[in-house]
Amino acid sequence: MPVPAVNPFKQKLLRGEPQFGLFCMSLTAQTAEALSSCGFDFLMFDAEHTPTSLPTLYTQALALAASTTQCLVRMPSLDPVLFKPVLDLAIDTVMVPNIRTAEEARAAVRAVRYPPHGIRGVGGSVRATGYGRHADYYAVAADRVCLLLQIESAEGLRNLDAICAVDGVDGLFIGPVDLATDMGHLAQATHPQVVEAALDGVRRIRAAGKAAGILAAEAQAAMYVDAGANVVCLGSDLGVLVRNADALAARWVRAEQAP
Ligand SMILES: O=C(O)C(=O)C[C@H](O)[C@@H](O)CO
Repeated sequence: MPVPAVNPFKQKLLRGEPQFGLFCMSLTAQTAEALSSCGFDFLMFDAEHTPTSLPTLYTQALALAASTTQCLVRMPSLDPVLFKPVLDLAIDTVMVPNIRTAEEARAAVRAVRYPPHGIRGVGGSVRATGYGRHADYYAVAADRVCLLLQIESAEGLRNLDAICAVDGVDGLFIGPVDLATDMGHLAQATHPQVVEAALDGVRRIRAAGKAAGILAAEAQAAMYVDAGANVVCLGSDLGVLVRNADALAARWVRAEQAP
C-alpha cells in the first residue's frame, strides 16, 4: 500500500501557495470520491459538528487517495486520545477547534508529536506506517504532520501572537461563525466588526510567519485572500448541495405547483 513520503498540503503551505477547499459534513466515501475530481486542494472532514466515526473517516481518506485533493480532518476537541487513530490513518493534517491560549496550542502540538516532544502513542500495523512496512515513518512523522489551530473567540484573538509563537503550529484558521457568536453577533460571520477582527487576525497570522486559514463564502473569499489568507474553506459540501437543490426546486417544483 503506497503511503506518500510527504504531505502535499503542508508543502504548499510552506511555499505560501493559497489552497482552497470545502468542509465535508456528509458521511460517505461516495460523496468524497465525487468531490475529489472537482480540483479542490483539500476536503476538511468535520469530526466536530457531525456524527462521523473513524471507519467513516477511513473510507473517506481512501476515497481521496487516488486524487490530488488532500484529506484533512477537523478534530472534535483537544482530547489527545482522539488524535492517535486519525494520524495512524495517515491523515496527516488535522485542525483543532477553538484554541484560546498558547498553553492549549502547546497541548495540541504534544498530541501530534512522539516523545520526547509530545505524547502521541506508537501505532505499529497502521495505515500511516504502510501497515508496519515503513519503520522510517516515526522519524519523519513530525515533518509530515501538519497542525492547524482554529481561532474562534475574542480570547483566542487576544492571545494570537502568543499562539502563533508556539513551535510546531503550522497554521491558524479563523472560524468566523463562532468568532461572531463569541463577539455577541450570533452566527453573523459577515458583521462588520467580525470581518474587521478576522481581517486583522489573518494579517497578524501571516506577519508571524504562519499560514492563515478562514471559512469564507465566495463573496468574501477574495477579501481574505488579499489580506493574506492562504487556506480558504469556501463553504461545505452539504451547503453547496442544499443551496443548489433549493434553487432548482424553487425554479420548478414551487413554480409548477403555483395556482
Ligand atoms: O466558526 C466557524 O466559522 C467554524 O468553525 C465553521 C463552522 O463550524 C461550520 O460552519 C463549518 O461548516
